[in-house]
Amino acid sequence: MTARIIDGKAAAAELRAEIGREVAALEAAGKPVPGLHVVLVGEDPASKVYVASKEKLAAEIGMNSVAHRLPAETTEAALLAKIAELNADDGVDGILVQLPLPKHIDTGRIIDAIDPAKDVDGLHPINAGLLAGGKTGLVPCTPLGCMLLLKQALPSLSGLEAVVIGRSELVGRPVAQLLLQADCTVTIAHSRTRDLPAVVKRADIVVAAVGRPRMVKGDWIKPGATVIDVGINRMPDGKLAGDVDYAQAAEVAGAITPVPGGVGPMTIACLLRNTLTAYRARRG
Ligand SMILES: NC(=O)C1=CN([C@@H]2O[C@H](COP(=O)(O)OP(=O)(O)OC[C@H]3O[C@@H](n4cnc5c(N)ncnc54)[C@H](OP(=O)(O)O)[C@@H]3O)[C@@H](O)[C@H]2O)C=CC1
Ligand SMILES: Nc1nc(=O)c2c([nH]1)NC[C@@H]1CN(c3ccc(C(=O)N[C@@H](CCC(=O)O)C(=O)O)cc3)C=[N+]21
Repeated sequence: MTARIIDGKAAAAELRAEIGREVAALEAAGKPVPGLHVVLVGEDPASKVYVASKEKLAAEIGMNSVAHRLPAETTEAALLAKIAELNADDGVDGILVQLPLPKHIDTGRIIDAIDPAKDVDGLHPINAGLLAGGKTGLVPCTPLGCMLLLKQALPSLSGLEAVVIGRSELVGRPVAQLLLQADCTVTIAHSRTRDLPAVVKRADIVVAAVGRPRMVKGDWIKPGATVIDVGINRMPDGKLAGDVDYAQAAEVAGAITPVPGGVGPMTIACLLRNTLTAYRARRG
């Protein structure tokens, strides 16, 4: 059997086009367009590429997109002042602070300072708490993207066994909450999980968010399962690899996301969607 490929690139383009039409309708009605502000501290090359891509795609659908590039030696106090300024600016709908931050800055303190109504990354404790309570504020972009791909790949999620590998605040935990809200039976696996292959073998849905290239092998996958590979690992040859051994898993799975072209593009499209959601909640 060869798995169906879940085309995240196409799904993301469709989602962006839909958001673009909504932004155009706002503009036609004489309303302000949503503003997305991305804050980048330092010169991390991967982060620079991501921020440029977010800026370009936001501008493409007619959003007001602004990148704030601050030097690596920016103090925590100066970054907090920047966030206070963006919180107070009515034209700012979404604030995203690109992670990771330089080591001298306490990431938790920065996230806590973002107005939860403008937290388009969905990482503020208020938004994480709402999600854990089965309600929804702003939902983290990558988990939201995973769910949109799953809903496209499967007729119904209700009652399915889902195994999430990874428990980070950015991906593993929130994706597990969303799967639970969709009535899956959810297992969260992590570095202390015993016999991970056997745990994964139970899953109708596997979400891999580990950060270890090609860790999940084909013989861990239940035949016909749907595999969502969140991993983005830069290999020595410069190519990207997921957390799943794609060549092996594609022989066993029913459907699978590729890397690149899977969850990554959906993450950015969902950021734009969250910006529009934040705009509507705050200014109609
Ligand atoms: N496609 C996209 O848009 C995005 C992709 N990513 C990618 O997703 C991956 C995960 O990111 P993130 O969640 O931030 O990573 P983190 O490093 O924060 O978390 C990794 C998780 O994997 C677990 N883990 C590590 N080793 C193993 C192992 N051998 N067996 C089982 N579990 C293990 C860790 O367990 P423990 O908690 O016990 O340490 C941890 O919970 C990365 O490749 C990242 O680049 C991230 C964000 C967006
Ligand atoms: N505050 C914050 N929020 C994030 O959501 C966040 C972050 N910080 N820091 C870094 C990670 C990583 N991340 C990706 C986004 C898009 C692609 C993406 O579009 N990937 C393309 C390929 C891109 C390439 O070729 O390099 C793909 O998978 O097809 C990947 C990874 C968001 N993250």
